[in-house]
Amino acid sequence: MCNPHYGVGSDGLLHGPLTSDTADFRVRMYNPDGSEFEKSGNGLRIFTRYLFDMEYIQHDPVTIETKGGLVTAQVLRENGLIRVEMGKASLRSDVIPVRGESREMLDEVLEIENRQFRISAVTVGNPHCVVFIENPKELSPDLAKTWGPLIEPHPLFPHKTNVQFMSPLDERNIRIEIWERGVGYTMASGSSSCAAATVAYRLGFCGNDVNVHVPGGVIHIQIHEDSSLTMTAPVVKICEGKLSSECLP
Ligand SMILES: N[C@H](CCC[C@H](N)C(=O)O)C(=O)O
Repeated sequence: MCNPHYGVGSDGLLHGPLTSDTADFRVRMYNPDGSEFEKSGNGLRIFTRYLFDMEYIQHDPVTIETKGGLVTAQVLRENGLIRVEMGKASLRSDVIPVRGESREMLDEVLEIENRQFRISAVTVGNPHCVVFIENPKELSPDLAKTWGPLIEPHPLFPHKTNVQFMSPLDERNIRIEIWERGVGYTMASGSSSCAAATVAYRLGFCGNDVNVHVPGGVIHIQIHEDSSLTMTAPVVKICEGKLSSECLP
C-alpha cells in the first residue's frame, strides 16, 4: 500500500480506530518496511482529521492510545489546524534507548567515516537522533540521504533511530531535513519536529515556542516546563477510495 509505484504511496500506514481500555480511540502505526512503530506526530494529526471527517469525534479534545503512549488531540475550530498534546520528551539514554552508560544524550560527538557530528538523542514515544548542522546552507536532501542511512542502524541505537539534521535559524525558527527509520527520506515528520525543537531549546538556540521548517511546510511546537510538547499544524486531505485486491501480493 505504501509503495508509490505499485500502491497508493505513503510514508506509513495507520490502522484504526481500534477499541481502547484507556482512551477514546486506539491506533497502530506501520512503516513502509512493515515494521510497527510507537508513535507518529503527522500520523496522529492525520488520524484525528480522519476521526473528525468520519464524525467519530463526539467531544473535544479526544484521547488516542498509541504504542508510544497516550495523546490528546483536537481540530481547532478557529482555523482547522490540528493540535496534538504529544506527551513528554526525554533525553535519557536508557529510555530512548541508547547504548552505553546511563546519561542524558545532549550534544555528544559521533564519528562516522572520519566526519564528526554533534548529536543529541530524544524519545517522544519513538527514538530520534538530532544532528546539529551549524550552517543552514549545508542542509539538503542529499545530506540526509547520505548520512541518514549510516546513523539509522548505528550500534548506538539498539532499536535503530529516526534522524534529523537541524540548523537553528533564529530563536523561534529551526530548519530540519529528515531521514526516517524504516522509511528513508521524508518531507515532514511531526515527532521529528518535536525532537528537533526540544534539542534546539535545550541547546539554548531557541525559546520554548518553535516553528520547525520542514521541506513539506511548517510545524509549530510548544515546549512546556515539564518537557511535554504541543504540536500544531495543518492536514490536507488527498483522497478516499477502495483498495483493489489486485495490488496486493
Ligand atoms: N513521520 C512520523 C514519524 C514516523 C516515525 C517512524 N518512521 C519510526 O520508525 O519511528 C511523524 O510524523 O512523527
